[in-house]
Amino acid sequence: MLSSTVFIQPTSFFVAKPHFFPPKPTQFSLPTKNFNPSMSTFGGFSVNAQLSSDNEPRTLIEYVGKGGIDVGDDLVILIDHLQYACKKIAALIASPFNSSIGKCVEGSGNSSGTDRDAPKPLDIVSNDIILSSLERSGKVAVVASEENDAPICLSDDGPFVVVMDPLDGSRNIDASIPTGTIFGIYNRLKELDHLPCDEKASLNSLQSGSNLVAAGYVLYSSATIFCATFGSGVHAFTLDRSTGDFILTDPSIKIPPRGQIYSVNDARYFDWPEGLKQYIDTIRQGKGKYPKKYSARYICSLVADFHRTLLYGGVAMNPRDHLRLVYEANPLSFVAEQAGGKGCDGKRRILSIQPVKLHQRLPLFLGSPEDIEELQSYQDVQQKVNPGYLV
Ligand SMILES: O=P(O)(O)OC[C@H]1O[C@](O)(COP(=O)(O)O)[C@@H](O)[C@@H]1O
Repeated sequence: MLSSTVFIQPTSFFVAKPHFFPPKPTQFSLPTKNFNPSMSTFGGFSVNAQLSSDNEPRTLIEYVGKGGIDVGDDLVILIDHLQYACKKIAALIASPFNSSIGKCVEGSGNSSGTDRDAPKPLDIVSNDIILSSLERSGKVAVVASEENDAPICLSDDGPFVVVMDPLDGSRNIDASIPTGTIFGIYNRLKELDHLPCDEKASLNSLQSGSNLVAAGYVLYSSATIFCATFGSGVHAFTLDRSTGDFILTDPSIKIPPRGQIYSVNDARYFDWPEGLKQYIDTIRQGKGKYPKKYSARYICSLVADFHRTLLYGGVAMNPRDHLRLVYEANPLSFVAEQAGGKGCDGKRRILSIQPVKLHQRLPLFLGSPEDIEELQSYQDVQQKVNPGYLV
């Protein structure tokens, strides 16, 4: 059973339809005559898509299924349900009625409160959308979410355990700034099957990040991008809104070994330790190992800041104890490593840290290997002062 209840008032504008199984991915057939396989035109715009040999773009589900990297039927079904849920979230975020949907959630926090970490309505709606999709998949034994105090048992024999932050960065929603879903997938630990539900749910979701079998994120921005690793590289799929398919657009992403961008909330500069101040001052002036002045970019939305870092290189960080190990740091570190990058807490490799609590927080540094190594050489980079910032 799901632990939180969401009341969405049906309006004449938005009627949530139940689904029993995600629709089969639609094939997007391209014209075969006079067709340049790397480019098609769409409403007057040029569209690039990754094409298979038969001139069809690869959808996420084709790619993970038998015709592609073949992650196994159970995981394909899980991913199919997850992508379906994320498409619903993408539609909800882009809807002109998202704020009224949010107001229909009973008992949720709201942005006028003083606790900036209180869940926002769309976080809770997104959580419920993903939870019910995962439950319908029949493939998930346990889900641990940022929005639930404790992990939830969905089935006894589902082969997988899912950890997730259903909608990160949601305080940006009213300004239409990018947000994202983060997820990690583990195998269910069968040796714990005899334990009571809450005990096995907890232990299953506190697995070391090095056990992840898949992880990724969905970025809700000018495009909706499903970016994931199944343990053999990182691949990004862009939502084609005309067919509803995620199309492979960035196969085998490799993070540049060195970037020229740092991403941090540097209004906190005066709360930083000396090592971090020195590191940032050095790279800003182009006096680090890479003799160029760095630029700053900070969206304050983890998925968006990470996605840019993955593509352009550099380092994205939050040096205070703020981000969560289990469902933020571990999945994104797995993606970073699979793309040739690194994820650390300033001292230790993230994937080597044994989680002890579901909502455990820690400093997080993700990015290009050379940038992360240089940052770590300053040693004193973890912000110990954490006064609780209001914005
Ligand atoms: O306030 P800071 O330290 O800049 O933290 C910003 C970070 O917090 C987040 O908003 C997540 O925080 P919440 O879990 O409280 O939403 C990230 O998206 C973002 O990277």
